[in-house]
Amino acid sequence: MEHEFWHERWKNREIGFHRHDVHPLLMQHCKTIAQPGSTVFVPLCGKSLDMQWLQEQGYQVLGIELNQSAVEEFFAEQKLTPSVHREGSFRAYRVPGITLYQGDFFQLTNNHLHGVDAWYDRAAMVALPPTMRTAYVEHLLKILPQLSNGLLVTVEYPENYWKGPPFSIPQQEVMNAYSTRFTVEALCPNAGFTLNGDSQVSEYCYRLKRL
Ligand SMILES: C[S@@+](CC[C@H](N)C(=O)[O-])C[C@H]1O[C@@H](n2cnc3c(N)ncnc32)[C@H](O)[C@@H]1O
Repeated sequence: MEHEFWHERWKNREIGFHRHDVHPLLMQHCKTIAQPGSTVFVPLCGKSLDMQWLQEQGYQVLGIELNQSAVEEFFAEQKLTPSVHREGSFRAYRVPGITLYQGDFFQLTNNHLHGVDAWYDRAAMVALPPTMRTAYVEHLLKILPQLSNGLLVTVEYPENYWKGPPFSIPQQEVMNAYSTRFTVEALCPNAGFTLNGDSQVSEYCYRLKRL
């Protein structure tokens, strides 16, 4: 998915991926990957309410999002006024407990993720087609601090059922992508999560603990 694809989605308000509640799987499992006080990285974060929830639980949040309106809407909807600074190819928006970089995930370096203890991927890996997914995982593993744990939410559906995004990611792909670095534990699937309870689509959650 090229940048323009996502900018168009935000411009045309085709943002069906945005949830109006905090993700229940995050609420359920967050404390098993990191304790409040630690820093959680949220790749391809959109304007997810999960970030505000994490901050309210006492976590520090570090997000990266391509689209400037998404970042600005996040703060406006939370009635927060961030400081904004240009940092290299990014704009960094900050309020206490939350830093959002506006820019390209693939431009982040391990310096940006210094101090990160855990990562939370909901609708990031599944947003990307297969070749970009491989590059995404490779880059994520390159920039994440060695000791970070993760929580990953994916979707699965029958072949050719949807065009994507979101793309269906089989469990084997998750294992192949992450098991060199993490113990990957599949948690309970959440059937029929979307399209008014479409039973062909299931949401999966994985806990990734550093080896
Ligand atoms: C499917 S949405 C998910 C957003 C969020 N995780 C959520 O749960 O609502 C994917 C987001 O990734 C952003 N994105 C796509 N490519 C990106 C990139 N290369 N760098 C940073 N953000 C990107 C898009 O603008 C979009 O907001």
